[in-house]
Amino acid sequence: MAAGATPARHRPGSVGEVIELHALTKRYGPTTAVDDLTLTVRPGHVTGFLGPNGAGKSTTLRMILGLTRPTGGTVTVAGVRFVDRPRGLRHAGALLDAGDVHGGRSAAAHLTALARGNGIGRARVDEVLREVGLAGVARRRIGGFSLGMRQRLGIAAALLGDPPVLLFDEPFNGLDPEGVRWVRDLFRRLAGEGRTVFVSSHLMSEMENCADRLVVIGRGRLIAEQSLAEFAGTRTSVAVRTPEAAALTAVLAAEGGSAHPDDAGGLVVTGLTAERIGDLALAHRIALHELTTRTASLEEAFMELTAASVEYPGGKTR
Ligand SMILES: Nc1ncnc2c1ncn2[C@@H]1O[C@H](COP(=O)(O)OP(=O)(O)OP(=O)(O)O)[C@@H](O)[C@H]1O
Repeated sequence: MAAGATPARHRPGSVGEVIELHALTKRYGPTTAVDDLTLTVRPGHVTGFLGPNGAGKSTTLRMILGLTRPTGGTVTVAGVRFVDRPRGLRHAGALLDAGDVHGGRSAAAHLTALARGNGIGRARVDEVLREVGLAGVARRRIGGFSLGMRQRLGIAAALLGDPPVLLFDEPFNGLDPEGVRWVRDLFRRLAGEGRTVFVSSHLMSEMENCADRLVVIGRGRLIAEQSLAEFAGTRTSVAVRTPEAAALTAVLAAEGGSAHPDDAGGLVVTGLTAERIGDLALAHRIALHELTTRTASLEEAFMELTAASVEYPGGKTR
């Protein structure tokens, strides 16, 4: 399904809205869904909001929108609490749950109702339907839509008010590869127009070629907040094979490195360069059979970073 191209809009005065979370916390009984989260989401970027299932992403997005009341802390958009300003699709567009629509309605009727409730003209409905590639099925009942089509409809609803702030919760779910590419291009264009684009996902691979900044959370807490380039740059390790693994591990540890056995009988070393490891091995007369610098894929780096906070590792229950 090809999405129609829409020319970039010029939006004087309405772009540049910073989202600021300060010590934001949400507890549901004994569960702390969001735990003392302080971070800033800037305009003009696609910020990926990453974390394993149950990390607290949806709850955070709902608190930004004023749909869920925080237990503690604050969240503001352009310096104002969302609940203190007129709500509506002109201020922030969001895709939270693509399944949360009336299946009996057509796509056009669904968007027209939303437009009417927000003082948005009918012409904009046709515009966003074209933009997300649903113009051809505008009169079909949503009940017969695939998950990918529902995601496109949810994105159309988020775009309806032409807002400066856009939040998307797992927008890639159910999309085919062409759909994924289209969504990435759309997000990049929206950020290029100066909007604030905050996109949650539990898969780092979805954020490649899309997000330029990353916020990573686990069990409701902030794990990392950095640019994609910074994130990628920190993920270097050195693969080492030696017949004297225990002796080398001790030598490297004394120099501030950290060595762990890999599945193939070798060692994975972090914290020291290949050159330094080679020099240390020579100085201690330890033979090396392999010394290779490796840069982990973003996905591997993400898995490593969040391993301690995965709620259901390997499908086990708590
Ligand atoms: N309304 C609620 N009542 C009770 N617990 C909740 C509620 N909403 C969320 N939680 C709990 O809070 C935690 C965070 O959930 P949340 O949906 O925000 O995470 P998430 O990162 O969006 O995960 P997922 O990718 O699985 O949707 C989970 O442990 C969840 O069970």
